[in-house]
Amino acid sequence: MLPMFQATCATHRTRLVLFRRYSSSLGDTRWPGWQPVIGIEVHAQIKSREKLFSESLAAIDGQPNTRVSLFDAAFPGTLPRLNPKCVQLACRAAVALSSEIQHRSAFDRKHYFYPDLPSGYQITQNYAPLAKGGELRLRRFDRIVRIKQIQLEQDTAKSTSDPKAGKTRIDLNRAGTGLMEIVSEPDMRSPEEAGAYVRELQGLLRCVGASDGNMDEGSLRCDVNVSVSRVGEGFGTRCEVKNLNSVRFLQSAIISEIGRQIQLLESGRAVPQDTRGFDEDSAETYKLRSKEDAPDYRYMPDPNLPPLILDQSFIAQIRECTPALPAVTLARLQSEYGLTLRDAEVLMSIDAGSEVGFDGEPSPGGAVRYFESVAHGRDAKAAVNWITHELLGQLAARKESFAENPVSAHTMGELIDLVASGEITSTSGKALLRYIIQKKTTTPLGELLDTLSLRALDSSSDTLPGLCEAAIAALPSEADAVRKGNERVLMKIIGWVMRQSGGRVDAKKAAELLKERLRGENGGSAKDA
Ligand SMILES: Nc1ncnc2c1ncn2[C@@H]1O[C@H](COP(=O)(O)OP(=O)(O)OP(=O)(O)O)[C@@H](O)[C@H]1O
Ligand SMILES: [Mg+2]
Ligand SMILES: [Mg+2]
Repeated sequence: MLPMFQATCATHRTRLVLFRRYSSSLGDTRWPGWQPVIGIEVHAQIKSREKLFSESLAAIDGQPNTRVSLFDAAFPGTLPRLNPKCVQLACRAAVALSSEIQHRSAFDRKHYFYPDLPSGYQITQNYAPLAKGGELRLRRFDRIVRIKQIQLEQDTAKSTSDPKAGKTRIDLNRAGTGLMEIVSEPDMRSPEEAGAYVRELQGLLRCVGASDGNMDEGSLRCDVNVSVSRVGEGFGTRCEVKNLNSVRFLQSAIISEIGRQIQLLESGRAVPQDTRGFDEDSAETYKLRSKEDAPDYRYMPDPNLPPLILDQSFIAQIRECTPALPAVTLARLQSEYGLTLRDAEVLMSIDAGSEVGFDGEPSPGGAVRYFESVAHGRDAKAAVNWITHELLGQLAARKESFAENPVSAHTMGELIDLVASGEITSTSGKALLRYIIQKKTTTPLGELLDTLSLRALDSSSDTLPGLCEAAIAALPSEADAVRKGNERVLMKIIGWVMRQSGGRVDAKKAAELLKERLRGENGGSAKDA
């Protein structure tokens, strides 16, 4: 393996940060002259209470083998009954991806013999999938990834091997849970684009309520197909890396595959079409099987399930009840409120869960609604700053989530108004916010200002000049430095004034006054000299 492709876990972050440096007009400087091609198959668990073809609960937690119907356990004579909720939710995902829901789709059996599949086959949609076509835009890469198809299928059971005891344990709780397989066209060209695709898709599925999309809990899993070819030539042979359960590992697996395949081709060998696994410790892929050993799945239409016929009125209804997509909300936040893309993304990512990053999975929820209510009739920039910097920052410092926020949108708005009108300084505003979060109080702000003595000191009174004089007297050497033109030391004197006033003076006014005093004295002393 070439050293440049050795992707250890510790370097993932650096790789992402450095990506911009890798892209140049000549392509990717990590593999000059080569063009990677990537297509992804995403398996997302459908967020339905019940399984795809049985009435048992789809929740995958709980004691092993407690959520199992006779059908899930493949008892002879049991029959599948399609859960309409799974169809609805998968259709929502299709709408979100602009994929065309098919009037007629059908179910097939894919046979393989493995302990995690009690019936010896998985019901899937091989010949006539639920939806065809569609696209997902990767905003940060100016790339559109086409969707090939979306199909419904059953999840398998979970097997855990204990080699020492020579045993494999089977938990049928997951068996039969509804999955959507979302297959992309081979349209991605870098590991970073592949990561962005999965994150965008995750955000979208969460947004329309079709899937939890949690990779760490296994409700979203990826198979990634990678090939490389020399720039300008046709696509190379793909290898498929199975079952990646984090974006980090996905990117790492792609980097490892690109390196391995380039090395094979540069040494004059061909890339065999393998199915591969990913070793998280070495961050390298390894061979599971070659094309020759690929199982013959003996696909056949499932005789127990009629074709799924969806009429236009059903499809129209799905369109109507699919919530606004992240991209639409993002565009609205920018156009209606003048937010920057960055601010809008931060806001949308607030309650989207643990895998959220600024380039990640927007999930417009409570935080967007909260912002809109705070920003109503106010400066939107101020509202977003107070929410994303102060409110979130203070909650995070207390290890609390946005869901636990005790500050109502009304109170947040009032607080912003108090600062904007100069009734309190922004320092006092922050202190007030801290107090409300700490005490979870609903006392009116006016009362709190008095109790906490937070009202701004009147700049026109003698207080501010008095405090400035006192500061100059208390910090003579700093005052001297400012007189000699060292402006940075001024901050220290302003800090003194702010502390003495308990943060109640306007820092700008204090700076102006201090400069006036010190510059005036400076002028005087120059004359004297
Ligand atoms: N030359 C290529 N390089 C990289 N990816 C490719 C290439 N050709 C096809 N792909 C991608 O491979 C994936 C193929 O997935 P698909 O579900 O159609 O078939 P499969 O992998 O053969 O079947 P299975 O679902 O049983 O794994 C798609 O995401 C497609 O974009
Ligand atoms: Mg597939
Ligand atoms: Mg595949």
